Amino acid sequence: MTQLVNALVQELRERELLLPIWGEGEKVVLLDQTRLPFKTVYLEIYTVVELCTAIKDMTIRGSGALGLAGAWGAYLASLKNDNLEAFQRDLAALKATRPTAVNLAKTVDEIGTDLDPRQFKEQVVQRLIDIVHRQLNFELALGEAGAALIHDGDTIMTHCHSGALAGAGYGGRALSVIRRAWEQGKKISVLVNETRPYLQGARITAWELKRLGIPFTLITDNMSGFCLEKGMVNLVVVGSDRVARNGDLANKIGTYLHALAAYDNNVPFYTATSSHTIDLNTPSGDTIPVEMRPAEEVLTLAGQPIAEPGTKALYPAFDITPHRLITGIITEKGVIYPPFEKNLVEIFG
Ligand SMILES: CSC[C@H]1O[C@H](OP(=O)(O)O)[C@H](O)[C@@H]1O
Repeated sequence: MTQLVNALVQELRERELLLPIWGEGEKVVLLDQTRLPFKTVYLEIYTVVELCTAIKDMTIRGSGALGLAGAWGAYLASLKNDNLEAFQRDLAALKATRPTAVNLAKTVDEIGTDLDPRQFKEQVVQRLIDIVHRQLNFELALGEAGAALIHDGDTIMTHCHSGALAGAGYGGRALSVIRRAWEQGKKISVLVNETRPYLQGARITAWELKRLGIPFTLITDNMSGFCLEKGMVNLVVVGSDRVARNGDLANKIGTYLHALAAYDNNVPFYTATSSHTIDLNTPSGDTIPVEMRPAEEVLTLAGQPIAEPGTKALYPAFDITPHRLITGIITEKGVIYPPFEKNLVEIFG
């Protein structure tokens, strides 16, 4: 089994991808996203318990990468467990780590359902290989679909980090669109929201765009309204953690505010997603669980306190953008326009 996994990773390496996670023999390796952009640190993960901790600590994060973490976690679990019940317990632990992005749960369910107790190890590896290929193909296809929305000279606003390290290694969701437009020769630039408190934008989106040679400017999250009002933005493209049946979007905290300002200034607002993040079983955004993270992550910046000792803080890690504020949903099957529920069910149902 490990030979098949090593062959998969070798193939990925030859495609010059920026991988957030991969298997190596009997272990899984993560690029530690909490250390970027100043240090490139790789973590070796040998157990599902260690992987669950890494997911909870956001050492690996980003809905697409979380989906792959579920798949690689299932691989680890299949190495460590010889019976299906113990294997399923490990999968349940993975699924419980972060609730908002639907990808982790979907992948765990996909890999862990209808397994044959006598050959589940082989089945897991084959499903892992299929999922990695599928997620990568999604990024290439949604990138192509979304790039058609971008014109020469455009400035695109992003939020959080929705790039290769949040996905399968090409460009995740939003950066797959931007990377493809750049590859097509369009002279674009990106306005990057820093995305407090984890700073996905300042630390990871900026790092990825620099590697791609794409011009960008960093702003703090509270500057987006100014930029949108002053006509500095041609379109907004954000990632996605879950798209509900009616088109409501769960994405990084702050997305809703950018969508309101874009709507108020008639700037098109798109989310880049894939069928793996569209959840037709969730009727609307108000039924999507929003992860509440430790207040400590708001009260510190790079480990240094930034508030009066004893200050209380609140950290909803996501918000819900109502579909009425969304111009279109970029997917591997093209750009979906309103009426979202009708079109999402028709195309992905
Ligand atoms: C490929 S879209 C990634 C998506 O996930 C991020 O959340 P987190 O960093 O907390 O995992 C953010 O919502 C991005 O849009």
